[in-house]
Amino acid sequence: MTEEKKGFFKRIFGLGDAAPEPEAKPEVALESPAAPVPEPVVVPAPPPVPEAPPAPKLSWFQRLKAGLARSSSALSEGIASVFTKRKLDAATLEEFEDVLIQADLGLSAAATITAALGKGRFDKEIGGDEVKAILAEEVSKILAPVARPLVIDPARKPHVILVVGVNGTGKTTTIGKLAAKFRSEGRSVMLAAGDTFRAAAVEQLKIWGERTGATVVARAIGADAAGLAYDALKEAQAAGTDVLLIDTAGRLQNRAELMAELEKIIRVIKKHDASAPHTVLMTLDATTGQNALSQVEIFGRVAGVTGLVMTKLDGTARGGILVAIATKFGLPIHFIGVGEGVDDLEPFEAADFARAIAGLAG
Ligand SMILES: Nc1nc2c(ncn2[C@@H]2O[C@H](COP(=O)(O)OP(=O)(O)OP(=O)(O)O)[C@@H](O)[C@H]2O)c(=O)[nH]1
Repeated sequence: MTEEKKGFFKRIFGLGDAAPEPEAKPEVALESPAAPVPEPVVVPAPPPVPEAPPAPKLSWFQRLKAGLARSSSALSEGIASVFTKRKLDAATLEEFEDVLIQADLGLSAAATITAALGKGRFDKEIGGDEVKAILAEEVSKILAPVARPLVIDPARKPHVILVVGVNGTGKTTTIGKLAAKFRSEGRSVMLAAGDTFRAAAVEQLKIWGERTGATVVARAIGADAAGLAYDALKEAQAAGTDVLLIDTAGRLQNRAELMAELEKIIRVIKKHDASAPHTVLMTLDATTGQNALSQVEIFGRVAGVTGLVMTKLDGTARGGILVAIATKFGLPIHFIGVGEGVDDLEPFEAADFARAIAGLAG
């Protein structure tokens, strides 16, 4: 955990391991010697070296803002180039709308935000800061209805969370981070290594299990994923586990046979508990931009996605896609990820996200 945390801070600050500070040399007190000796060189004492400040502990908002820096600076630059001390007119609004579309917010949200900006401000001078404040307010309004927490039903033993998504979108990592969260809330957790194709994914899950104190159910590589999910559910029920998180292999939404396998996993789980899975969580990689829309559409249809986690919002200029997804699907966005560390996943907050992407202070 500390290892990863360190990695996160290193990335944010570009810090290496602290180099040892050079020792301050004491000032030399000289006395005139009897015999002539070469004039000694007086080395002035270097100024005292200030103690290295402790690594600042960033708040979640600061980390979110740092993570979204590329997205927000793309927007800020666009806004600065459009609002150059001129009066608001139709042409300015059109250019502003284009900036929003370029930033992946989607046509519908771009139109809504532009209309809100134009309202009552026509022919008036408007500066970049005011535009950013309005942008944040409008994005927050769009996102508020989808910023919904993932609620674990304590009556379910287990509450089954099936995690789905395209390859590499962060399913296994998100499962690990969630396991840590649930464990810290005092819940018992079981992880099912349903990505039976990739040995590395199973290993990764086992490591998360060890780290978080969650039981891991795994089978040999190539084993039937639906069978594994069924067995894990039975084990979790027998043990009275609070939360069962089921990993699945990544699959592209246009691979019909793989999507059919996902349907089978759900069918088999339902045979054992008709109410399960209680949550179908889909991970979306923010760096993929517009393709995320088709992913949500198809996974939503096939797997009955109930909520989203958007990962990798750090290091992408395409964070605006979250707004487009919220507008188009209205699915709850439970968490967002801004790094690989265990602490880099937080419940999604509309106002924070809106202010961070608009480049405003917290
Ligand atoms: N920067 C960053 N990296 C992340 C984030 N979430 C996950 N990752 C990284 O993304 C990579 C893929 O994550 P996995 O969890 O293996 O993805 P997966 O969906 O399980 O992958 P498959 O099993 O191949 O489908 C890993 O290197 C993770 O560390 C995030 O929020 N930010």
